Amino acid sequence: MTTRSVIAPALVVEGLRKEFPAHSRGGKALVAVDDVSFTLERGGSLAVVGESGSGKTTTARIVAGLERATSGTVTAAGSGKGTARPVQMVFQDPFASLDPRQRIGAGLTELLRVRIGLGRAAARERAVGLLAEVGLDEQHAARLPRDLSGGQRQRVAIARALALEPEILILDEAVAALDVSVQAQVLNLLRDIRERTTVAFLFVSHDLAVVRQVTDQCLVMRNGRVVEQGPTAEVLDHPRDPYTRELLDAVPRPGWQPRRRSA
Ligand SMILES: Nc1ncnc2c1ncn2[C@@H]1O[C@H](COP(=O)(O)OP(=O)(O)OP(=O)(O)O)[C@@H](O)[C@H]1O
Repeated sequence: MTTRSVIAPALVVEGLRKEFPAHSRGGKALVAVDDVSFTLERGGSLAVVGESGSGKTTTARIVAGLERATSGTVTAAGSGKGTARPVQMVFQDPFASLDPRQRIGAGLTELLRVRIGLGRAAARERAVGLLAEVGLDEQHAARLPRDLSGGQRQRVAIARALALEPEILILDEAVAALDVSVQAQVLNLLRDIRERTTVAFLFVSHDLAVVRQVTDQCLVMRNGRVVEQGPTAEVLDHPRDPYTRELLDAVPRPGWQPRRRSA
């Protein structure tokens, strides 16, 4: 007889819908997310792909609790450590989320004290450990955000997210602004984190080459709806939906840079 342990998924999203009313859009209402459902396993990695405006970021923001759904449910495992939520998000531009006047190490220590409730010495020690986990040392800890490179800042953003011990890490175009070689280093770091921890990734990206490297499940969105979902290799190698085929055809080469967000 085999005993099977049933582990609850990290995240279950059911029937998610988000309407933006006419007044928020200069006159024309929009259903940005329409009946989106998916499951993210513990330690899993799910890509959300689709062209600009397909509803990826809105879906991610709802999961992160930054936006309220019009209807549908989001069920995330765990309750989060201290005052932190179990879902943390890393954005394309980490600069915006860092205090420009605070040194990296001090900022991380403060985060651990305020949000996790660690004492001063324990928070300092944990901050050094977290920075080491993302490949940064005490010299980086002593710098201000502006004195780090884009890749280093993104490592800091990942360390800050991990500090809050999330069940789910949402990465929204998190490597899109980085040069290809730096992007590869950050992708390696993400792979290490997946091997070391049970944190699950929700990976929002235009870049299908990147998606292939870091995710095992893939969900394709168009006009707010899911047109296809399944194992990443299957979706990318044998797309069933014509839209997915179009998306794949639209990628000229690995490392292709998506159109930057203007807003
Ligand atoms: N706060 C908002 N108010 C009104 N409309 C919004 C708001 N946020 C997003 N939208 C609209 O919802 C639609 C989906 O946007 P969303 O950012 O989720 O798409 P996306 O797939 O992430 O695109 P991109 O890759 O360009 O970020 C777009 O038409 C966008 O203009």
